[in-house]
This record gives sequence, C-alpha cells and structure tokens, in this order.
Amino acid sequence: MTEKRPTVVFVLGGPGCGKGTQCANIVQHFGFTHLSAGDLLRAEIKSGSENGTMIQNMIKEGKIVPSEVTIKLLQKAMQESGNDKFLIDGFPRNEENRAAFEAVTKIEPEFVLFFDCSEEEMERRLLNRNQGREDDNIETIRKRFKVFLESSLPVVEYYNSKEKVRKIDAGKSVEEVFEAVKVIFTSNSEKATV
Ligand SMILES: Nc1ncnc2c1ncn2[C@@H]1O[C@H](COP(=O)(O)OP(=O)(O)O)[C@@H](O)[C@H]1O
Ligand SMILES: Nc1ccn([C@@H]2O[C@H](COP(=O)(O)OP(=O)(O)O)[C@@H](O)[C@H]2O)c(=O)n1
Repeated sequence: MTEKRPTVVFVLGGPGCGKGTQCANIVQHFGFTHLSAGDLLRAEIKSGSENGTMIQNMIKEGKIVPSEVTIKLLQKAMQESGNDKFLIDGFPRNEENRAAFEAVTKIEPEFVLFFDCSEEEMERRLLNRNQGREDDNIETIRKRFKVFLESSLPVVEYYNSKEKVRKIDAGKSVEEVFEAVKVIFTSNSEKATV
C-alpha cells in the first residue's frame, strides 16, 4: 500500500511582497497549515539551538541557510501539524533548497504561488513592517533583493517551465491580492475533486 503524500503549495516572491500576510488569509479559507521557512529559522535561533548563531549571521547578511537545516525544520513542523495540506512560504529559495527538498521528501508542489511586486514597493513595506526584525534595515534589504534576483527567481523560472507557477500582481491592496489568490485556490480545488 502506498502512503498518500501531503499536498504542498510553495509560496514565493521577493522580501516583503506579502507572502506571510496572504498565507494567513489562505489558512482561514482553505484549511492549509502555513509553514514559513523564515519563521522556523527565527524560532530555531530563539530556542538556543547549536545552529542558532550560524542562522542568525546568515539572516543578518540576507544569505540562504543550508538546505539541510531548513528542510529538517520543515519536516518536523509537517509531522507535528497533523494536517496534510501545507503552504510552504519562503522556500525553496535557491536551486539547492529545491533539489534537496525534492530528494529528501519526494514531494513535488501542487503549484507555486508567485507574488510579483516591484522592489520599490517591497522596500517601502519592509521599512514599515515594524516587527523588530534584524534584517529589515536598508543595508540588509538591498542584499536580500540581490539574493532574490540571483538565487530565488531561477527557482520560479524552473517551476514556470513545468507550468506550475500561478503569478499574482502583489502590488495591489491586501484585499485585491487576496481576491486573485482565492480564484487560484478555488479553481485548483475544483480540479482536484473532478
Ligand atoms: N498588499 C499589501 N499592501 C500594503 N502592505 C502590505 C500588503 N501585503 C502586506 N503588506 C505589509 O507589508 C509588510 C510585509 O508583508 P509580509 O506579509 O510580512 O511579507 P513577506 O512575508 O513576503 O516578507 C507587512 O508589514 C504587511 O503588513
Ligand atoms: N528558505 C529560506 C528562507 C529564509 N531564509 C533566511 O531567512 C531570511 C528571512 O526570510 P523570510 O522568508 O522570513 O522573509 P522575507 O525576506 O521574505 O521578508 C532570509 O533572508 C534568509 O536569510 C533562508 O535562509 N532560507
């Protein structure tokens, strides 16, 4: 007997495009569990784990933490959730993340939700986020934008070549963006039940 693999939707987009905000809405309407790779890494720092200092330094520099660390945290959170539908937010962030997740979990995403937003707007949102994050300063923000363009966009392009990307204009209001998100999740779940 084969075990059913969980349903995974990757939520990607530049720093501050609104991934976390929209994931909270999706959870309420569509019954997914939201796993933010960044939140899991920040919780790992707080827990005083042996990797904490390394993770903290990477986040301060806007660099991508080694896949092994992030994937372990994601797998643990998936197991503990009791759910079988996940929004994985901010992951995979580079080719290494993508290939390692696929190799370790054998899970392919159902689709990839991609929030498209200008750097100008993302910068404005990050500087107003007010969550006391060590990486929400202009110097680190610029580094994160560079990493996004060089390492994360190629992952979106990879999934685009497999016709898995659902792109959304994230430059609009939270409500307008969520209207577009709803259309995607509604049409996908209809497809799944046909
Ligand atoms: N559509 C939007 N319009 C204006 N501000 C937004 C929008 N979506 C999110 N924000 C705000 O922008 C900041 C970054 O959003 P967040 O969801 O934390 O982004 P991400 O998870 O992609 O880094 C937050 O302060 C959030 O309240
Ligand atoms: N897959 C991931 C996700 C986040 N991170 C780290 O966590 C930081 C913050 O990511 P995040 O997804 O919480 O926030 P945003 O940059 O999207 O606003 C990134 O800049 C990386 O340093 C990572 O190393 N690997």
